[in-house]
Amino acid sequence: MIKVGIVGGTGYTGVELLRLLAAHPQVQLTAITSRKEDGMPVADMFPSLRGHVSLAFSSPDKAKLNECDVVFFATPHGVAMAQAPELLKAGVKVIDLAADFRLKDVAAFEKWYGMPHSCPQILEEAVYGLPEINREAIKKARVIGLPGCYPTTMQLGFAPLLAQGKPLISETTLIADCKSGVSGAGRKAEIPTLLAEASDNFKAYGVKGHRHLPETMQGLEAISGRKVSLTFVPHLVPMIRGIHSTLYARILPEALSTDFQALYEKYYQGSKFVDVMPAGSHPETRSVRASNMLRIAVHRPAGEDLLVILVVEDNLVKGAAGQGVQCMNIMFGLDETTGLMHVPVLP
Ligand SMILES: NC(=O)C1=CN([C@@H]2O[C@H](COP(=O)(O)OP(=O)(O)OC[C@H]3O[C@@H](n4cnc5c(N)ncnc54)[C@H](OP(=O)(O)O)[C@@H]3O)[C@@H](O)[C@H]2O)C=CC1
Ligand SMILES: CC(=O)N[C@@H](CCC(=O)OP(=O)(O)O)C(=O)O
Repeated sequence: MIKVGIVGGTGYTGVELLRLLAAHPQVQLTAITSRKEDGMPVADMFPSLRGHVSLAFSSPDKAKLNECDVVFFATPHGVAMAQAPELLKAGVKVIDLAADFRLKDVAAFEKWYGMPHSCPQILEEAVYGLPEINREAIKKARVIGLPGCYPTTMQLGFAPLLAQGKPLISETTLIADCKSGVSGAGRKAEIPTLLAEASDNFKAYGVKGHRHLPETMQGLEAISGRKVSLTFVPHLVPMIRGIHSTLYARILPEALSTDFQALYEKYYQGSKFVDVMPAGSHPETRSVRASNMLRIAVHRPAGEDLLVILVVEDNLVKGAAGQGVQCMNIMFGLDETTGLMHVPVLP
């Protein structure tokens, strides 16, 4: 059994990790932290876990994280990098759901996250946890920086177009128009996610610059090996879970005869958690709710030179906790799908 610790068990991604890992056949939940709820049984805070999780929260200083095989950090940015050196020294693998190990350029990290990076050597060895792109490197990793929720949809949505030897699309005019439910902002109390602010409302934010832009550009350039430029506009929609990203790419004249549907189907042939839907589909966020599946539909309106790629995921699962469990499975030599084959919840 894999002994698992979770730092930050009271947040939305933390409790999602608990839900997934409580049912994982190869996992023994060993330590779950909360600074505020030290001693409280997990099931008292989350009755949905009664009968599934018998542990209590403990404060991070008391939790026996060094005795785990792997520790997930479902915490704000900056927490994992402070504790990773000691855990790695004790032979514990680290999977960070925050951004401490995503951006390879330390200066870029410091600019976008407004804090110094305390362990650049660990950042250098960390592997970006996007299995469909980085599966081989994840197998050998000690430290994983999991992608942000929006970057997962943008990278998996554009990847088949960019992974070809020669450009098929204009790679410097990519556009991503993305919408997220409010759980993307976390469980902490904040005015923009109050019911009276977020419901019956719809707005863009972060147009001037969002921290997921440099992360996505880094990923897309690694896939293509060429310079990529992207306009990314996130929006907050009045729903709880889910991201819907609409991606736009202009087809180059020499690639107009490409069968893009076939290209996507081939690229994701072996990927159990990416579903390329039949041509003409309109994926819905509720078709992936509470599951690790990401669905893609490829459109070419009126057969012209514009590609429109629709991508949906559950931000808390494929966008965070589920992707983390997928990486853990790969790191520990398990089948990638172990404990993750949930049927999405309707309605
Ligand atoms: N929500 C989403 O859709 C996604 C979130 N992420 C990232 O995952 C991380 C967690 O997000 P989310 O679950 O939404 O956040 P929440 O705000 O819901 O939860 C944060 C958790 O971290 C704990 N925590 C806060 N500060 C510290 C600290 N200094 N040391 C130890 N524990 C701390 C909190 O518990 P307590 O205060 O009791 O200790 C709480 O359990 C964030 O970095 C987020 O950016 C990534 C992808 C998607
Ligand atoms: C709706 C909403 O507020 N979403 C968050 C992104 C959540 C996420 O994945 O972000 P991290 O990079 O922090 O891990 C935002 O735009 O800041």
